[in-house]
Amino acid sequence: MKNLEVLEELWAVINERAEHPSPDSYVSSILTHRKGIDKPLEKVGEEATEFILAVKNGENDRTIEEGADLLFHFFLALRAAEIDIEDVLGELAARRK
Ligand SMILES: N=c1c2ncn([C@@H]3O[C@H](COP(=O)(O)OP(=O)(O)OP(=O)(O)O)[C@@H](O)[C@H]3O)c2ncn1[C@@H]1O[C@H](COP(=O)(O)O)[C@@H](O)[C@H]1O
Repeated sequence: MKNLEVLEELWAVINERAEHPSPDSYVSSILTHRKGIDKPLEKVGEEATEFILAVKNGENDRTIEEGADLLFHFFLALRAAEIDIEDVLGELAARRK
């Protein structure tokens, strides 16, 4: 998969923004939101719903966009929950048959 490094870069930038919040950053705005962990969790819920609707409606371009939104906000929620993506990947690796 040639674009897998995008996920690695995204995780790195999310951690960078978490450690050094910036006023113009969307990532920082979510991670420092007054609702706390509820904000990224709310976004995961919204994006999951949008993804499901796009799939059910057979809208391929929208499914790709919503899939990207979902993955991105899932990463934000993991960071907000102080879970390392490495541990999630480790869990998947341990499930290999
Ligand atoms: N991958 C993304 C990405 N995907 C989506 N978004 C933003 O996510 C936001 C939410 O999308 P919605 O469709 O829910 O829009 P909305 O209803 O206006 O959002 P809300 O007001 O409900 O939060 C939009 O503003 C998008 O711009 C992203 N923002 C940032 N990134 C990555 O994160 C990096 C750091 O971004 P900054 O923190 O902004 O510098 C970027 O370089 C990108 O790689």
